[in-house]
Amino acid sequence: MTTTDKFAEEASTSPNTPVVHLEEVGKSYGNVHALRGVSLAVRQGEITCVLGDNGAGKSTLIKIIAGLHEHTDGVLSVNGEERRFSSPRESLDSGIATVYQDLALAPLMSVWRNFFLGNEITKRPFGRLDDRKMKRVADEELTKMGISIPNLEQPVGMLSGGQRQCIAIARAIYFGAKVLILDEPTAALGVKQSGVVLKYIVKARDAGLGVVFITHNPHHAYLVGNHFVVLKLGRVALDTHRADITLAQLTNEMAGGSELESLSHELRGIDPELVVEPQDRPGAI
Ligand SMILES: Nc1ncnc2c1ncn2[C@@H]1O[C@H](COP(=O)(O)OP(=O)(O)OP(=O)(O)O)[C@@H](O)[C@H]1O
Repeated sequence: MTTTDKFAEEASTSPNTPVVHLEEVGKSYGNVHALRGVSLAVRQGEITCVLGDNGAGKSTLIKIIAGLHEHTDGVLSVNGEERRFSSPRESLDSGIATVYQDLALAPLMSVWRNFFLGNEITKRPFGRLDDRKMKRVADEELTKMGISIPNLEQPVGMLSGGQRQCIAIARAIYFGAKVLILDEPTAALGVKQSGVVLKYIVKARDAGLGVVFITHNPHHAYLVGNHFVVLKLGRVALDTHRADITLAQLTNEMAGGSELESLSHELRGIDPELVVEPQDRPGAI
């Protein structure tokens, strides 16, 4: 049984146990409360979309799960066990792979070297790098995921942003991640490239991983997400599942529907021309 099969089986046998669980987690940077009382359950075989405006606390949340920052309050558990990561290595060793927007890929190195970066295959007895095997496996794995890169000797820096994201996702799946955290993977991409990346996000979910998809974009989130969490000023403003929310409601939530409502009220008193009508709001149909 492959690692992926094993995790897929675990996900199907214990669908209700979150693989990563935050309970009332908080993080303060001195006097700045970046996160307060954040609870979040990430389950295998699900895409959890974390949405929020600038400064909402998305990066802080990722950094805690990825082992870059320690939380100052609450409990973080992985597979039911309380954890406090003091390095990214500890998070990775717990099966959590994080793909940052600016990517943990080395732009001047070839595609296949990047695929194995930090996990190189060596030959016995002298521990020399087994370039031939790494090239072959990288080729097989990328092909298996339907990622077409004609020349694996090409430096990664010459690929498109979408291709780079796909390589990073394929690598996380191959090395047996249980949880994949994607930091705004579609933010810098056009529509077509975003579509390709969203397809691989779904593949990661279907391989049994728990995916955390950080995004500003409710349309991208709604295309693939099973679970939606909206952060506002460091707190959870919404935590819901797909069956309980429409795209229009999610978009409205992101655009600050209730804030717009009260602003509209205030403006009505000042100048009727400035009122935000429901049909003008983002997400209105
Ligand atoms: N190292 C830090 N020191 C002090 N304050 C910080 C630090 N990192 C983040 N903050 C503050 O914490 C809050 C949340 O920031 P965070 O970067 O987590 O938000 P974000 O949702 O990722 O925003 P963006 O989409 O702009 O990246 C902000 O008020 C920010 O200024």
